[in-house]
Amino acid sequence: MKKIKIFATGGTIAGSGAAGKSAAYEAGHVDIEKLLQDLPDLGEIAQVSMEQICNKDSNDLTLSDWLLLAKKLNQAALESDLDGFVITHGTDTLEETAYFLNLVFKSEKPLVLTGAMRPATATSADGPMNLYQAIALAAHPDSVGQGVIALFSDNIFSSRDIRKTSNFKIDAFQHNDFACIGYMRDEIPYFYTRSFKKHTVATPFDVSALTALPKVEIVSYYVGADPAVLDHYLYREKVDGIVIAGSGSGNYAKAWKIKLEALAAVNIPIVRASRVSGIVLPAVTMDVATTICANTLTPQKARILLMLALTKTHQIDAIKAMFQEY
Ligand SMILES: NC(=O)C[C@H](N)C(=O)O
Repeated sequence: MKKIKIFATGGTIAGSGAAGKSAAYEAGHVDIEKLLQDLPDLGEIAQVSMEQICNKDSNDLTLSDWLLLAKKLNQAALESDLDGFVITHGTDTLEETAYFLNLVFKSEKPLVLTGAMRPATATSADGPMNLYQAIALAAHPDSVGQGVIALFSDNIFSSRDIRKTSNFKIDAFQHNDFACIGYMRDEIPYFYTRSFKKHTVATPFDVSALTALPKVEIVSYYVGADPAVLDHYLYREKVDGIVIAGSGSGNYAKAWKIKLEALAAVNIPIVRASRVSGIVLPAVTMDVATTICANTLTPQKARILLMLALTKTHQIDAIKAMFQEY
């Protein structure tokens, strides 16, 4: 029988609130041992062990939590009697943790994130089915080598492309573009597609000696947005990089481009991402010497790749190449 280890971090799947209610609750209250008691019998699917890493709303996770989790996972993946891993996680930032791990988890063993939109105490809580399916998915041979994946509401998602799009529906993650790569019916996964983008063992990123990550912040562009925010981050906060959540194709006003041209001498990478879905490509009307296109990454995922890229290089062209690869 496959041996699966669960790392629990909290979220609504571990939420507790007024009996039966879905909206009024606090995330990160119920421990993983109790959550497992609510599952149907796992039978021959897997033998499960568990570790409670923390128990919090996923908005309270920190970059130190990520480094700790990644190191523990990389260590556990070396154990020959563990076949796969599940992380229980809040949905608000699940896509960020999933993509971070997709770039730094050094194993082909399955790693599946899951969570819930209704707390454990709700009527028709969605957590137990998601957790049951996530364990079955982590134990399935088809999940080997898929990179980090997520399971939610019968859908299997690529961690690079998963995006939360509803803040109350139990089917809370976007299905179109490249996000959904398969379905599950009960404990059986059906994969249909996979990403060409490199992940896990095929990336150069190594967290084993890291105690902190480079400081990269996201700034939003909107009509009338003051480009002085860029000075603030570069000169006051002394960031190592910035992601601009631009409009449309990673766009902003001419005043922003003029400001970026003036700041280019500082040689800090600036990623042009977009607040809408699609692809951000080079554009003479927007780019300056230090800008890098986010490709199809959301601003929050572009930030993760930029942080990791900066652990390897500060050369703009080398970072540009990474945004094509991962
Ligand atoms: N559905 C959820 O899990 C939301 C919760 N705020 C969290 O991210 O922890």
